[in-house]
Amino acid sequence: MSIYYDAVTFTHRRRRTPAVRDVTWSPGSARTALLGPNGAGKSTLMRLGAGLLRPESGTVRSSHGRPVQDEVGWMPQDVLPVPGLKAWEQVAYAGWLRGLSRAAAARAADQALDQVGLTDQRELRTSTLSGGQRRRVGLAQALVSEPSILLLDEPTAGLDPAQRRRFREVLAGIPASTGIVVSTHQVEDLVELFDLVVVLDGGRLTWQGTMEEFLTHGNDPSRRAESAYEDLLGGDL
Ligand SMILES: Nc1ncnc2c1ncn2[C@@H]1O[C@H](COP(=O)(O)OP(=O)(O)OP(=O)(O)O)[C@@H](O)[C@H]1O
Repeated sequence: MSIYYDAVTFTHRRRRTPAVRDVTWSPGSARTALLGPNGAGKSTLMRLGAGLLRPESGTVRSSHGRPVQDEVGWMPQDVLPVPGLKAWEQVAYAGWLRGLSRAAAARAADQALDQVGLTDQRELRTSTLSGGQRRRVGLAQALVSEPSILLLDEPTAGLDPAQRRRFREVLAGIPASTGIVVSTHQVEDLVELFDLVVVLDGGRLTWQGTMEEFLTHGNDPSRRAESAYEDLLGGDL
C-alpha cells in the first residue's frame, strides 16, 4: 500500500510561485530520502501527502481509494510536548485523534513507545524529555495508527550525533513493509538506511534513483553522499 501524487501543484497563500510543481511520484514501501535545499518544497510535499494540504491541481490518493490520512503516519519538524501529558498519554491522544477508542489508543501507544525505545519513559511528562526523546515521541505518534507509510520531516535536525544515531537505529527497526520517507539535509546519515533518493529543487522532482545510483554522483570518497548531493544540485547549496 502506498500513496500516489499525480501531477500535484500547490501554491501557499500570498505566494506567487508554487512550492510544489507538477509532481508525479509514489514512495511505495521503500525507504526514501527526500533531499533538497531550504525552501525546495519538501515540507509542503509531505504535508500534501499527509492530507494536511489540498493540491491546487493534481491529486494525492492512497491505494484502495481510502483517505491518505488512513495510510500515512506524519511527523512534523517540531514535535511539541502537549502541556501536562505524560509520554504515553501524548501518544495515546494522537491515536485517539486518529479514531482509535480510548482503550485501543492506550494499547497502541504502549506498542509504539516500545517500537521507539521509550517504554521506560512512558510515565514521564513529554516536556521533561530530551530533544532526541521528544523526536521519538513524535515518531511514536506517527506510528500509533499503524500506517503503511511514514512521512518524517527532518526528524534528526538539531539532534546531537548520539541522538541522531539512536533515531536511525529506531528507524532501522521499523518493519520493512512500512514505507518511510525522510526529508533531511544530513545526507551522510542516510547511506545505510535508505534504498531510494529523491531530490526536490524549486518544487520539482529533479532526480530520483536508488541510493547506489545517487552515490555514483559523488566524487569525494570521504563524503560520498554529500558530494553526490552537491553534484546533483549543481553545487548550488
Ligand atoms: N505556510 C506557508 N505560507 C507561505 N509560504 C510558505 C509556507 N510554508 C512554506 N512556504 C514557502 O514555500 C516554499 C517551500 O517551503 P517548504 O517549507 O515546503 O520547503 P522545505 O524544502 O521543506 O524547506 P526547509 O528545508 O527549509 O524546511 C518556500 O518558498 C517557503 O517560503
